[in-house]
Amino acid sequence: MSKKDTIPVAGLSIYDPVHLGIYEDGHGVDIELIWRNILLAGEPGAGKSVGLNNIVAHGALSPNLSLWLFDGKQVELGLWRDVADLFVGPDIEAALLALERLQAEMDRRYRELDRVRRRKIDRRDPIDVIMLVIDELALFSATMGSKDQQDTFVRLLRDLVARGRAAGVIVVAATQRPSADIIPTSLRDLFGYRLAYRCTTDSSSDIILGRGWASQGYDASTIAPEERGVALLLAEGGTPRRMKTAYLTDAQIYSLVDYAQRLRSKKTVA
Ligand SMILES: Nc1ncnc2c1ncn2[C@@H]1O[C@H](COP(=O)(O)OP(=O)(O)OP(=O)(O)O)[C@@H](O)[C@H]1O
Repeated sequence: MSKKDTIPVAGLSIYDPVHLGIYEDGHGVDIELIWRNILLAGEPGAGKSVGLNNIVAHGALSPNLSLWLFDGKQVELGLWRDVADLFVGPDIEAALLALERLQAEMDRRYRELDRVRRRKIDRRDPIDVIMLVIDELALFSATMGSKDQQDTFVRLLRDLVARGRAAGVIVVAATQRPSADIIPTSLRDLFGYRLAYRCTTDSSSDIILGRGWASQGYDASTIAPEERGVALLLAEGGTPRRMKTAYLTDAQIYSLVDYAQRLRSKKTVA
């Protein structure tokens, strides 16, 4: 059998659960990201990028998905650049233009849904789900550019997180600064999934998961520094659960990128 024959014809779908890792009890962590958003936060080196890679991998392998990557650090998501539909590096102006474009597309989709009397897009619709991945949030919202640009970035992002879901816009955001100025409650509460990696204090853990969880024993500051990849996952309406993300090596990521490119070129031909 030639190598070509071993490539399956179909990829994944973003309408199917995304594999993130395993819970403490050994069960798989598979999250439904469609119509939802996810926030990943924790101290530097805790494992956020590794977590992001699992999500981006699923997105890249889903031909019905358009991948928009914002990489303020230009190293983490850079590996996926060849398969991204849009890639923004540490450039606040480019980031703002892209968010404005996405907001206009979201509004266009809502007008269309309204016209056909529907509430949300689903897997039968011939339009791509758009996955917006932002690593590191704080670089765009608090470090680069002027105060005005940062405020505009946060305003646009908040609107996309608040309204994007039904229009098929998924926001995946990561930050190593779990502080109230970077993750205000009003933004945090819009994320249906929150993944808290190791933090230095119980109050930073609460900033990610929500007020009161640390005092109930769900405190990401109790994760030991050497437990990289371990995090508390809170899914809408549930209780945080301790998990460990799956790990993809750089070599595995590059082969996934090659494979995803082949799947996506089929999409263009089709
Ligand atoms: N699930 C995991 N399994 C095994 N090792 C892991 C896992 N997650 C993270 N690590 C290890 O921890 C290192 C740091 O992880 P990662 O780069 O994802 O951290 P980060 O939170 O994104 O850091 P930063 O905020 O500085 O970007 C990885 O290079 C890897 O060696």
